Amino acid sequence: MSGYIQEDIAPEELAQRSELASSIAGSVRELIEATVRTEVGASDIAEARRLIEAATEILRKDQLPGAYGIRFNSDGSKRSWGNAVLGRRNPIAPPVVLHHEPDHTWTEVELGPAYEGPAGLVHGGVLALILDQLLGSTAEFQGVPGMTGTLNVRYRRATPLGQIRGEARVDRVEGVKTFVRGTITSAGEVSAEAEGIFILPKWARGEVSDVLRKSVGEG
Ligand SMILES: CCCCC/C=C\C/C=C\C/C=C\C/C=C\CCCC(=O)SCCNC(=O)CCNC(=O)[C@H](O)C(C)(C)COP(=O)(O)OP(=O)(O)OC[C@H]1O[C@@H](n2cnc3c(N)ncnc32)[C@H](O)[C@@H]1OP(=O)(O)O
Repeated sequence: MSGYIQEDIAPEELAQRSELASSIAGSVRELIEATVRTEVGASDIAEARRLIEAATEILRKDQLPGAYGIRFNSDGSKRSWGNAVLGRRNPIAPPVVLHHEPDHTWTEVELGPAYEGPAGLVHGGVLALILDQLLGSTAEFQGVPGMTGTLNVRYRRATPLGQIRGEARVDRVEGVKTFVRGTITSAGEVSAEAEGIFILPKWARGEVSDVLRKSVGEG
């Protein structure tokens, strides 16, 4: 399946590229938040647009032909830098950093004004997005990796913008299917619960080497 790329990068070079990716994405993330909250007038908007367009032109000088894909070093470490939830190069991503414990996976992340749905509250689709990745990565690290087949989310109470905690664990593995459960907690209370079924697709069965299955970390 295209998009899964073997690309060996030496550790020092990788650390440098990783730092560059996080730094530019962080700046753009700040720009997004500033855009949501700005109250400046037409002339400041025009000036800001001019500078943003100039920055875009610099970044366009050297571009990948398409999406980033998922890249592996031969030691099994993995880079999902374009990922909409985790991607260190992606300013749309909060970004979520996952911590894989032996029996569960967790994350704590700050969701600011760019993730608003109802006034002052996190958009339900954003919570579903985070739960999809959290549960999917839990399946990948503690069960069998797979595409999301089914994701059910129950929103129990509103989730205010700000710090949230996500936690997930594998419920069971049945052949190519991994059943995972997870929660979003906000201010000490569970605000959303999810159950997901992650399925190793036909195209990946028998082809996925152990090193890819158990690849370490987002990179
Ligand atoms: C170098 C290669 C590395 C490959 C790694 C492998 C997987 C790659 C994927 C991701 C891994 C990594 C981590 C990230 C994880 C999550 C983050 C984000 C996830 C997403 O953002 S992902 C995008 C949204 N997602 C889709 O875009 C899926 C579109 N869809 C399909 O790609 C197929 O539809 C698929 C694969 C779902 C099934 O297709 P299939 O042909 O492989 O499966 P098949 O028919 O053989 O069924 C086998 C058993 O699953 C049951 N079953 C079938 N479909 C079901 C469903 N929907 N719900 C519940 N159960 C289902 C059957 O009933 C049978 O059950 P039983 O065996 O008990 O009879």
